[in-house]
Amino acid sequence: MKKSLSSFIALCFLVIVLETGRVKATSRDLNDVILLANQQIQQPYRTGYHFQPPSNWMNDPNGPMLYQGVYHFFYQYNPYAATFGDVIIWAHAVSYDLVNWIHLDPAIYPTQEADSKSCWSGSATILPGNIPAMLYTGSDSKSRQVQDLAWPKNLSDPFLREWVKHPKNPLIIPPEGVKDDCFRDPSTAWRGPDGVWRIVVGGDRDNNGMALLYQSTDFVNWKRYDQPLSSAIATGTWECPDFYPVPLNSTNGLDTSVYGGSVRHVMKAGFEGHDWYTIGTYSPDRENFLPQNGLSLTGSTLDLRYDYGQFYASKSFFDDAKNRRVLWAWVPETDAPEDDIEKGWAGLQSFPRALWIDRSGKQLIQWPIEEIEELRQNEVNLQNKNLKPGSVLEIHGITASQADVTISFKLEELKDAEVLDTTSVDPQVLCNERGASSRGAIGPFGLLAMASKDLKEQSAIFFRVFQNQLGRYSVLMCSDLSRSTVRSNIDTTSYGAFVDIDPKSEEISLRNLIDHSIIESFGAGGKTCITSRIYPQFVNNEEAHLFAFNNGTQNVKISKMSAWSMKNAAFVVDQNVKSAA
Ligand SMILES: OC[C@H]1O[C@@](CO)(OC[C@@]2(O[C@H]3O[C@H](CO)[C@@H](O)[C@H](O)[C@H]3O)O[C@H](CO)[C@@H](O)[C@@H]2O)[C@@H](O)[C@@H]1O
Repeated sequence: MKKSLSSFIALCFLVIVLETGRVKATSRDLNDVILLANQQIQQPYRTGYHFQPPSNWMNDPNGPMLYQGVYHFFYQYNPYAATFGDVIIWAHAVSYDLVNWIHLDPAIYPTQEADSKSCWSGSATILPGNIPAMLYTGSDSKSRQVQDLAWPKNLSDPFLREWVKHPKNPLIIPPEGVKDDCFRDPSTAWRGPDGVWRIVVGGDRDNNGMALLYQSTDFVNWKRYDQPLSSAIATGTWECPDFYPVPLNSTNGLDTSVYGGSVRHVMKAGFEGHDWYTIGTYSPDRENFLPQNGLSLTGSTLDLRYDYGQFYASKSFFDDAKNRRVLWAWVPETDAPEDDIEKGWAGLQSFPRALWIDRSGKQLIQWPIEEIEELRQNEVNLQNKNLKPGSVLEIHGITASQADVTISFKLEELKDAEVLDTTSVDPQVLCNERGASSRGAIGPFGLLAMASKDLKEQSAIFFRVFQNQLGRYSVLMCSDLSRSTVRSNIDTTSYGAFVDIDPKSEEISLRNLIDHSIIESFGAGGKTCITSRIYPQFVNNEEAHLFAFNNGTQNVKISKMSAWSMKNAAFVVDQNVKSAA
């Protein structure tokens, strides 16, 4: 039975691959496909449509870009183990649609003194003449973090399989005052109106995190600008800074070298395990970036985060084929390292998200790229369904372990909302204190995903409405993982954030991408995002259930709901791969 199911899944993979019409189907492909399909069956936590390598450790996304119609995705990878290691390299995969992937041989690995220990994170810049250039951090023989340059050996190979390194590497060494191990992750470069290239590199001075600014006319000789482009007190080293323009009043993206009156800039930095961002105005002539709220990134609960769950070291790129900015992020494991060793792998990537500035101009919106819809099947719908206080409603007809679910809630009466001054409250603490089983008035209501039939295991993604003394409402969004598994040694901390909507006049929507051990949740059309990792013991594949629930004392109406089972994306190993054989 198991064998025929695995052959069936393998066949499905193959059909998808053949349908792309671009990958030669050979017996070797089929074997690889069967191998990956078997892993899926034997390993309940492997994903169906979220990117992951066949095995081993993966962390940050590196240098995503589009070149000659092919999307390239590089990532931090340990070729030897399922844990972070002494040697980390750039693994490489390509795709025609950001959904189905072909794994290639690693692209960038230690070959020089300037990267002899590891090749750490970095970014792609497309230089004039359509030449991709990768700036990345090398850990040199003395474990010093330096910035290096590599480019493709053969520009006529759209898969860009081989990469060469600049003989002058390292091009940038840690400046005075920045410790050798606190200087990394060069950004995509942008060019000012003066034709000069700029990048930021993450670092810190005396524990004050910063995006150090460098300039170059030839992409090889880089000079540091006196002032960092952005900095903050006591945040520690900024990792993987990203700096890019977003147009006002548009969902489009912009090339990284665009400026102008109707453009704002986003500064993103990773520290304390989260990706923080601020929106502001950048003047290349004065070389300054002014955050619009006057605040730099501080890591306080007032700061904005891309995602309030597990989502780190993200990187965006401009996709000029679809005029959009696309965001990738590493989604770490929250099980124990021993579990990862046993699984033989660790780390996922978020499903690529399009990103743009909200109409308010105050925050970003993120939404899974539209190509995800090619994986949808077996649509089920609901409309105008009342969720009585204390009720649970099972959503039948989809594969609940691999699904895309959108649901909108309509609240008729808000006057009984719990009273709480939310201005000085940490939403994550609130979600941990008042989980899905803590009865409220308007909520908690939402979805119970990856749930067992008896609800002993369940991951609750829900909303709860509060009002302050003046009758102003706040909407809290939580991912309550406290009952996500009966296993021990799993981090089941809940996540939470407020959602910037007015529940008096707006419905509250929730989209969930469920994929075995990951749930990406998008509140209010992508205003608030929470990514969760889950490791249920009893719930997988056929045994997974999905419910809508309302544990408030007031009625909640599901105004509409659409849910789909998701097909597996194709993840195949290129037939020329030497290292993965
Ligand atoms: O792969 C190196 C790149 O990863 C980054 C951001 O994720 O730095 C991570 C860092 O190591 C810590 O994070 C590891 C997982 O990413 C963790 O498993 C390890 O135990 C931590 O030390 O890598 C260096 C070297 O350890 C450390 O200074 C970072 O915090 C990014 O900044 C790197 O380019």
